[in-house]
Amino acid sequence: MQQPEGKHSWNPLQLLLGDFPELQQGEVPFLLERLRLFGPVFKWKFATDTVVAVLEYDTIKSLLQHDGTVMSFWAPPGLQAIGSEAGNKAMADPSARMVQRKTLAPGFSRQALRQVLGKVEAIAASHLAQWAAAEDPIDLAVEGRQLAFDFSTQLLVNFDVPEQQRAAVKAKLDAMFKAMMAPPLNLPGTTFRKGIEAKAALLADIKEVIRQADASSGDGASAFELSLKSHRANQGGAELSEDTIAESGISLLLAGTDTSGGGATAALAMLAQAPEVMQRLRQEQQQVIAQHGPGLSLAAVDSMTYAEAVVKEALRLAPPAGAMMRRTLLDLQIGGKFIPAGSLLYLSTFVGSNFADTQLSPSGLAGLTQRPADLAAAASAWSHVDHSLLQQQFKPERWLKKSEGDGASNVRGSSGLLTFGSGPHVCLGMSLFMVEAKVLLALLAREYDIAAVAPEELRFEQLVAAQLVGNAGSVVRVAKL
Ligand code: HEM
Repeated sequence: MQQPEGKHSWNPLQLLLGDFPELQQGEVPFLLERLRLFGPVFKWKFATDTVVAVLEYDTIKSLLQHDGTVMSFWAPPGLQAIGSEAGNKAMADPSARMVQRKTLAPGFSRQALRQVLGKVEAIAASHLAQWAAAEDPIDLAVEGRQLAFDFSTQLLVNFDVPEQQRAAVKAKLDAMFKAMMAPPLNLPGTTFRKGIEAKAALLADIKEVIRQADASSGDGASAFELSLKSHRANQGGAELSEDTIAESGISLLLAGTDTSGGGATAALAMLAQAPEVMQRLRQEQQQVIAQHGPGLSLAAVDSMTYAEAVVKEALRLAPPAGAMMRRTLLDLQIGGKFIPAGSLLYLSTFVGSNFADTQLSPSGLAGLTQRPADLAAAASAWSHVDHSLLQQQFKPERWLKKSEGDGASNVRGSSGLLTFGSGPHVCLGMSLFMVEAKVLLALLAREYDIAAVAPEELRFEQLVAAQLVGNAGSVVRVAKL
C-alpha cells in the first residue's frame, strides 16, 4: 500500500529557538498547500520528528473514537521533560491515562459545576465591571487571559492569589507553558531552563495551598480538591506525596488556563463586531429570566442554547488548540495510506472543523481537493481569520438544531465541534469552560454592550493555536447599558 507523501525543510537554528519554520507562513496556507499536493494525509517535519498530518474531519473523528487502542497520546519533548512522572506515564501508557482521567473526573461532574457556579458568576461579574469602568478601551488579548487566570486559579485549585502576587504567579505559568513547546535544553538562560525554574517555584506555591486546604474544614469545592478526594479514595487511603498532588494541580492549571483564555477572547472579540448576535443573546436572556428568574442556576445556564452556539462558533473559527498529536500503536491504513505502528500523527482539528463546513464547500474538504482553484482561494482567505471572514463565517445558528437555526446550514450536527477533541479523551474541562463562557456572555448581554474600536483590524492568526493579534484589532470598549 502507498506510503504518505510529503516533503519538508527545516532550519536547525530555528528549531533550537523553538520555532517551526514552515508554520511561520501561516498554518492554513501551509497545510492546504500540502493538501493540494499530496491529499489529506501527508508527511511533514515537526521539530526533529517526521509527522503524518491528517486533515479530514471524518477521519480525525473516527481515529479519536479509538484513542488509547489504535494510538496513544504524544507530547513534544519539552512537555515530556517538564511534565511530572505520573503525567509522563499516563502519556505513554493508555491504561494509565484512562485511570488518570477517571481520578480527575469528579472534579468536573455536574455536582462540581453546581458548587463552583457562584464563584464563576462573581469572577465574570468583577471582570466585566472592571472593563466597563476602564477609561481607555481594553485589550481583549490581555483581558481574556487575565479572566482565565482567575477562573483557573480559583476554580481549579482554589488558589486565591493576592492581587500583588498575580503577575508573578502568572509569569511562572507562562514560563512553564513556553518551556513545554521549546527544545528541552537545560542550559542557563534557555526558555526550557526558565520553565523548569518557574515550575519549582509554582510547585512550592501550590503545596502551600494544599497545606492550607488540609488545615481547613476540607470541604473546598475546586476541581482539584474533588479530584484529590477521589485520588485518595482510589489509593485505598494510602498517602500521596505532596509532590504528586501539587504536580496534578499544575497540570490542571496548564490544561485549563491558556485554552480558556483563548476561548473567552475569541468569543468576546467576535461579539464585539456582531451587534446582531448580541441582540439575539439579549433576547435569549430575557427568555431565560422569564423562565428561571434572574439567578444563574445550572438549569438556567443549560437552557442558554444560543449562548452555547456563540461559544462553539467562536471556538470553531479561532480554536485555542488547533491540533492534537498521537503515536500510532498499530499498523494503520489512513485515507488509503499505510502508516506503520510508532508513527506520529498530527490531527488538525482546525482544518477538519472549518473545512467540513458545507457552506464553504458542498462536500467539505473532499469537494475542495477536487477544485484546486477553490483550495487556493480558501488557503488565502483563511491564512488569518479577519473581520471580513468573520462577517461571512461567524454564524452561531449553524450549531442550533435545524428548527432553531432559521434554516442555516448545520456543521455535521451540533456535536461536530472538534476543538475540545472527541472520543474517550475529549477535554475533561469542556463543561466547565462552557459554563464559564455562558455565564460571561449572559452577564454581558444582560448588563453591558461591547464594540470593537476598529473592527476591520480584528484578526486571528492560526499558528497551531489561534491568537488574536493586532493592537487596534484587539481593542474593544465595554459599556454599561
Ligand atoms: C476553550 C477551552 C478549552 C479547550 C479548547 C480545550 C481543548 C482540549 C483538547 C483539544 C483536549 C484533547 C487533547 C488531546 O487529547 O490531545 C483537551 C483535553 C483536556 N482538557 Fe481541555 N480545553 C479547554 C479547557 C479546559 C479546562 C478549563 C480544563 C480544566 C482543567 C481542561 C482540562 C483538560 C484535561 C484534564 C484534558 C485531558 C483529558 C484526557 O486526557 O482524558 N481543558 N482539552
